[in-house]
Amino acid sequence: MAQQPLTRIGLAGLAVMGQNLALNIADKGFPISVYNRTTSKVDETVERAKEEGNLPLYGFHDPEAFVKSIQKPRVIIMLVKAGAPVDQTIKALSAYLEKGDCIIDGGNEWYENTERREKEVAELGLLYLGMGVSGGEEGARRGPSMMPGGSIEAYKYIEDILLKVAAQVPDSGPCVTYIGKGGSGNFVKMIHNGIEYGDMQLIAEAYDVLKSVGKLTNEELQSAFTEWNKGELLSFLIEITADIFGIKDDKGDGYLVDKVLDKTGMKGTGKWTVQQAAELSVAAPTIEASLDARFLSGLKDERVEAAKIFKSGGFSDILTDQHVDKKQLIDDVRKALYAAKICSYAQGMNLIRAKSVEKGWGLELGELARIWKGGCIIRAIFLDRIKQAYDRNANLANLLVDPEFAKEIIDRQSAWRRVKGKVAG
Ligand SMILES: NC(=O)C1=CN([C@@H]2O[C@H](COP(=O)(O)OP(=O)(O)OC[C@H]3O[C@@H](n4cnc5c(N)ncnc54)[C@H](OP(=O)(O)O)[C@@H]3O)[C@@H](O)[C@H]2O)C=CC1
Ligand SMILES: O=C(CO)[C@H](O)[C@H](O)COP(=O)(O)O
Repeated sequence: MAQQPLTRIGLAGLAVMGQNLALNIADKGFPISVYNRTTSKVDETVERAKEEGNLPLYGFHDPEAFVKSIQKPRVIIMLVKAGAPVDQTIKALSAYLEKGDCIIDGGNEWYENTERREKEVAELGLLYLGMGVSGGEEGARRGPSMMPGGSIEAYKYIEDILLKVAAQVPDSGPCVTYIGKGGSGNFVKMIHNGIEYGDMQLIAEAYDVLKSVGKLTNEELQSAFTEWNKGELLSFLIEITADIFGIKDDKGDGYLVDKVLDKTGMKGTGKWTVQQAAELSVAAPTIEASLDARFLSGLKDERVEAAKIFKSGGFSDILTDQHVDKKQLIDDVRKALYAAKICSYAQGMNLIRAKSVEKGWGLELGELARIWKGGCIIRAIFLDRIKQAYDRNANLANLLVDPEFAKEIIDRQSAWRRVKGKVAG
C-alpha cells in the first residue's frame, strides 16, 4: 500500500453498522482508517468507498498497521458484536495504542461492561467512551442518532466529527450530545431500544385491532397509517408500516405482509431494559408486555397446537360478528395508539431518571428527546412535545403529569375505552 498521510480516526468492525458509519465519516470529509477481523470486509468497504465517490477511506488487514495509520491522540470506534468480541478487539488494538489514545464502543453494550473497560484501559493510559448508535444501516450511512457517554476528554477529541456525522434536524440541530459519565451512553441507548420494542408492539396491536375487528384490507390499512403519519403519530415506524402494506409478494399472489411469519426474536437490549425496571423498582408495563409478546411470538409451533386444542373445544372466533363503523374505529385506534405511546415513553423516561439519580449521572431528559428526533429508529414528531415538557419543567416527575400530556390523555380516554370494548368483544 502506498504511503499516505495519517488519518483523523479509525473504525474497527465492518459489518452493517461499522461499514456504513465509516463511509459516512469519510463522506463528511474526515480521512478514516478501517479494520476488520475478517479481511474480506475491509476490501469490500474500500471498494464501496471508491464507488460512492472516492471517499478518503483506507483499509488495513493488520491491527498494528491500522493503529499506526491514525494521527495522535488516536481515536478508534469499534462496531463489533457486544460482549467478548469487544474485549478481544480492545486487546488486539491496545497492544499498539499509546497513552492519551481513545477507544469508543459504538455497539449495543451492557453499560456495566463499559464501566469495567473504562477502568481497565485507564490503567494503560487510554480513554474510553460507550456510544449507543441508532438508525440501522441507513442511519449509520446518512446520519444516525448517537449517545456517547464516558470520558468527556475523549468526547471533545471527536466532537467535530460526531456533530457532522449525526442526523441533522432543521429546528433542533445534530442528533448527538455528550450524555454523561461512565456507562450512561449505553444505558440511554438500551432504554431507547426498550422504547423501540414498546412502539413496535403498540403498532402491531393497532394493526391487529384494525385487521381482526375492523376487517380492514391492506389498501385500507395503508391509507389509515399514511393518514396517521401526517399528524401527531408522524414517525419513522408508522411510515415504514404504511409502506409495507403496499408491497406485493414478488414470489406469489397477494401482499407480502400476509406471508410474513408472525415470529420474532431479539438481541437483548429490550430484556435488559425490563431487568433494569425490576432492579430500579420502576413500573414499565408497556415495555414489559412488548418483551413478553416477543417471547410468545417465538413459540409459533406451540401457538398453532394451542389454537387447534381451543378450537376443537368450542372456542370460536369471537370477533367475527361485531358491527364496526370503520371510520370511527380507525380514528379511535389512532387516539388509543397515541395515548399508549405517551405512557410507554413516560416509562422509558422514568427508567432513565431513576438510573441517573442512582448513579449521579445528571442526565438531561429533554436533551435526550432532542437527539432522538432524527436518525434513530424511534424518531418522531412526538419527541418535540417531550422536549417541550422537560423545557417547561426539567424535574417533571412523570411525563403523564405534564399539563399538556395530561390533557392529551384525558382527551383520548373515551376513544381508548371504546377500542378496549371492541377488542373485548
Ligand atoms: N445492525 C443494526 O441495525 C444495529 C446494530 N447495533 C449494534 O452495533 C454493533 C454492530 O452491529 P452490526 O454491524 O449489526 O454487527 P454484528 O453485531 O453482526 O457484529 C459483526 C461484527 O463483529 C465482529 N466480530 C464478531 N466477533 C468478533 C470477535 N470475536 N473478534 C473481533 N471481531 C468480532 C465481526 O467481525 P468478523 O467479520 O470478523 O466476523 C463483525 O465485524 C452491535 O453491538 C449491534 O448490537 C446498533 C444499532 C443498530
Ligand atoms: O439497536 C437497534 C436500533 O436502535 C437495532 O434495531 C437492534 O438491532 C435491535 O435489535 P432487537 O430488536 O433484535 O433487540
